[in-house]
Amino acid sequence: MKEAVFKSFDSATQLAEKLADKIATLLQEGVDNRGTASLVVSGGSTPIELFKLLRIKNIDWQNVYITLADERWVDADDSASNEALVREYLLKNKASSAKFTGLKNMFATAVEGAALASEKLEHFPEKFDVVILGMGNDGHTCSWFPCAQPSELDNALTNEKTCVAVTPTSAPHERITLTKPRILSSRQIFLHLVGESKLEVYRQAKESADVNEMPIRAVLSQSKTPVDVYWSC
Ligand SMILES: O=C1O[C@H](COP(=O)(O)O)[C@@H](O)[C@H](O)[C@H]1O
Repeated sequence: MKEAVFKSFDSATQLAEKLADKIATLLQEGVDNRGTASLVVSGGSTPIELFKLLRIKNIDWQNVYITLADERWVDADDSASNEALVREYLLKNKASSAKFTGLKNMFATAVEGAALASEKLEHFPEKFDVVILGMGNDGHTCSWFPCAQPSELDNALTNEKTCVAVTPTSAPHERITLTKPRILSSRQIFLHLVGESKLEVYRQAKESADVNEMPIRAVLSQSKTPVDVYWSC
């Protein structure tokens, strides 16, 4: 199995600068080589500084498609919405011309809305150019929660569809998430981690392959797609 590459930085700012440079290069290469590029981003607090740096990069943003790794089933103006976060911090400045597709739709529940969410991402290429993942202290990534019903977690990790619903029992809101097969269908995954507690969780994740205990292992224990871990204290 090909190991994830681990890169350590002196500060979150230095990490964000290097990661923004790398992502900008990969996206522009995608546009140059294939006409369009695609980017999948995560929510949470970690990517805000990265988004602010990425949005001012010289990329042909009008040819870049962006979507989310996961979303809470809340309206797009809700403070818990990952779409709201992306609109506030990424889709500004030069990146305002990027083509964004959110995951939340008009259905009342994520279970009902999952098929339409998948359909709305059909125009994305088979392989994403860049996927940026975060990780919770429980070892979740995307909305692959260890506290979800085993059948729901299994569905998120095995279903060949693009999007499925997950209801975490120890985190608020029903979720919609990209599945593991769809996430791994990408050219490059970055796992963006800041803080000592995330490093400790990452170390635990490397110790075993039990994905039900720590779903981030589904990304770390595979050799299909390259994974670079960017960490800073
Ligand atoms: O619930 C979520 O949390 C993770 C990690 O968030 P952070 O605040 O620790 O950065 C995030 O990757 C995921 O997209 C989000 O839905």
